[in-house]
Parts: sequence; C-alpha cells; structure tokens
Amino acid sequence: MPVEPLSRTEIEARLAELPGWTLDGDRLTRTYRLGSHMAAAAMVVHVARVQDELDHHSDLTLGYHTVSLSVHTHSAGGAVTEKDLELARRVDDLAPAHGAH
Ligand SMILES: C[C@H](O)[C@H](O)[C@H]1CNC2=NC(N)=NC(=O)C2=N1
Repeated sequence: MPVEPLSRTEIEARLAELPGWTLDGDRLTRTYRLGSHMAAAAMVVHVARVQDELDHHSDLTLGYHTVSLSVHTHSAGGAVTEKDLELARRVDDLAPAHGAH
C-alpha cells in the first residue's frame, strides 16, 4: 500500500488527538516516563510487537525510566504519513497499562 506524505497542516491538526506527541523536523516524537527500568523495558517489548504487527518500525529508545519514539516513514522519503499516526495512536493505547505517561 503506497503511503503519501502528509502536509504539515494536516499533521498538526491530527496531533490534537495525540497529546504529548510533537512534530520534530520531519518526525513524530514522544518520550514516555515510567516507574522503573523494567517497566520501561517491558513497554519497549510491547511496542516492538506492535511495530511488527503494523510492519512499521520507529526508532525506539530505552532510557532511564523512559521510552522514546521517533517515527517517520522510510518508503515515503522519510516524511510523516498515516502509518506514523497509526503507530503513535497504538502506542498511546498501550502506554497506560505500563503506567507510562
Ligand atoms: C518491507 C517492509 O514492509 C518495509 O521495509 C517497511 C517496514 N517498516 C517500516 N518502518 C518505517 N518506519 N518506514 C517504512 O517505510 C517501513 N517499511
């Protein structure tokens, strides 16, 4: 399925539904904070599973009580697409179960 780059205006409008996510250059980014290192590591594994399910893989970083994502679409020349917004929404959906905010 070809994915088209979204305009900056479209991305900013859609980000209203994804509080905490920001457009940083041509990537969607968010850092979640968690209560412990192992809670953060478990969330990384969960996100990795969703990335495989969607066949869409962001940069995913385990920090000190943090999980950070940086999302764009390689096959659209590195632009932000619908697939990035879908991944962001799926990660937001699973975050509360990990105590992430
Ligand atoms: C063959 C496979 O569908 C592609 O390589 C997928 C995998 N995951 C991907 N992830 C991201 N972020 N961008 C892509 O263009 C992409 N392409």
